[in-house]
Amino acid sequence: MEQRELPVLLVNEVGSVHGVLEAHVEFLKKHFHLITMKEFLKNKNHWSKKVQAIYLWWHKPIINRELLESLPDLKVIANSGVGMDHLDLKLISSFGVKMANAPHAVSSSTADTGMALLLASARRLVEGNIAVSPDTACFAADWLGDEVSGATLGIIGMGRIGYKVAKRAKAFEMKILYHNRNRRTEEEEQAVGAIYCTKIEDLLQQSDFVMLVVSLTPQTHKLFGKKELELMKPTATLINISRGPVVDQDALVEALQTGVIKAAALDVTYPEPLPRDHPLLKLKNILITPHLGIKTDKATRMITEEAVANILAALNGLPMPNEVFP
Ligand SMILES: O=C(O)C(=O)CO
Repeated sequence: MEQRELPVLLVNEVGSVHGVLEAHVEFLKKHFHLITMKEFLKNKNHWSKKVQAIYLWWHKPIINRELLESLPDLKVIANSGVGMDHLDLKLISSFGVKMANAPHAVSSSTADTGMALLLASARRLVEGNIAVSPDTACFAADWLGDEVSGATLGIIGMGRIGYKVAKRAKAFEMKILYHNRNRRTEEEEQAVGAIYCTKIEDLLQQSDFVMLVVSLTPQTHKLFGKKELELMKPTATLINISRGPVVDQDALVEALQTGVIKAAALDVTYPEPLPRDHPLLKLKNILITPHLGIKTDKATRMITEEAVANILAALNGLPMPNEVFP
């Protein structure tokens, strides 16, 4: 039987911090001849005219002009998540290379992470877990937290993930406010009981929990600073599941130190991870997780499946399910 020549897919590594998961390799190899960056660099002359696609597993390899110039047959780059802020889309596109992200795969798990941070922070789960011992005064007033049911959640960014957060918050009997560039339809709003705030200020003044779910763009860089924090209730908690640089971290440190807001729960920071001596790590009224957003077995598998579908479409000249334009 004639051997079908598979298109060459470049990935950074396999099975390490910056590598595609070992569990996905077999699936990828059904569709591609997989090579790692190390193999590519070892035999650059051989591979450079063969690589047709790159699968970026959490920001690696770094896509810069030098790499793009060395890959004349590159047709498509598939990103493992939804956020494309680590890529120079204009540069990539100027090389005639298409790009795709994985918006469907990530939305439920990221929304779950947002809700988990909200609940854990409101009910002090992490503090409780660290403190528990045979001597813990289980009924002490020290353990009072915030009631989630009946509280107001303000969602900033009502895309796919924001909307899924709203669905979850509705099930927790929360009142939901949202602010977004585009208003959702009346049916969509009613389905989750979300009320649109034209002005971000109105949302901030009324919310007990404010969750950031916007993508990082030049418009949202440091969207949340001193002014926004001061508009929040002193009893409110800020939750960030978007990108670290959406928040002015210096302003956040000050707001948490001086009681401008009650607490924060962050799945994203800048840089990631924070250096050991970072002031955010010294605060008691903060919960920080290491960008857990999508990290479930199911979501990561779906991300790889979405990437493969996008790459194959691009290589076959078909419309890509999730093409991203500069
Ligand atoms: O999909 C992304 O870009 C994420 O960061 C999810 O956490």
